[in-house]
Amino acid sequence: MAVPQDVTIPAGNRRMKGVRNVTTRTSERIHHDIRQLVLASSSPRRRELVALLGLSLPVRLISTDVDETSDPAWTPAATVEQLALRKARAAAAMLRGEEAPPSVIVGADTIVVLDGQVLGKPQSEDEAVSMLRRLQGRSHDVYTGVALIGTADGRELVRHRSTRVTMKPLDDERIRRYVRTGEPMDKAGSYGIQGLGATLVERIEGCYFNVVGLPLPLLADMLSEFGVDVL
Ligand SMILES: Cc1cn([C@H]2C[C@H](O)[C@@H](COP(=O)(O)OP(=O)(O)OP(=O)(O)O)O2)c(=O)[nH]c1=O
Repeated sequence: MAVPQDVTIPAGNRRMKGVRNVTTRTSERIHHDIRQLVLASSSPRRRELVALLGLSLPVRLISTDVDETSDPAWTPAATVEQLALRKARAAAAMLRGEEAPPSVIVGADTIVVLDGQVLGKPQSEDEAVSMLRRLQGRSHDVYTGVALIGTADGRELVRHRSTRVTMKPLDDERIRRYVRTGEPMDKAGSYGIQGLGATLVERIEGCYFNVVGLPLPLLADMLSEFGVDVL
């Protein structure tokens, strides 16, 4: 999938999908037409997934550098929702300083959960190997939180999805060969289901896109609540 690397993905001349006029429902909630989608992410996967929606809106990318520490008392669902919101709020704060058109900001966060323990991105190849040793031959859950913020009225919407992934039994030699490819290093749980990691997976139950970092069916529903229709 070729996705432009520059800051704004132009709308192009694709089939007009996207913005619907939303009528004001209550006196305190005023909906403005959304003119741009801001993806608060530096993840190339999320960029590609948003591009798949083929929106008529311009898509702007903002890399946020938020503190990704979470409270151990939070559930996995609360963790990904809070972190997604943190990313979207950081982008909202950056936009406040400029005259940006009315935008919907999208933030997301993905974690892998095994036996109630969160596995984030590995800090080293050794950590990637030990994560994969734990994951092999078993099922785990991948959680992704998605947060939307409307810049015109500050409205926030946060949801999550979880997907169960079962990995094949893997011996150490195979795990090490996989880690040497470098693919696991920037991914929660030390694998990428969209790459060579696909060959390590026996089955999934739930949304595939959720595992890759952005559940498109959920995102489409959430965007629709902001007056942006994908189809
Ligand atoms: C399990 C799994 C995770 N991942 C990725 C999705 C996320 O990008 C990453 C988890 O890290 P995140 O912190 O969710 O995201 P990020 O740091 O890559 O990007 P940003 O915060 O700027 O939006 O792991 C895959 O690409 N494939 C997989 O199969």
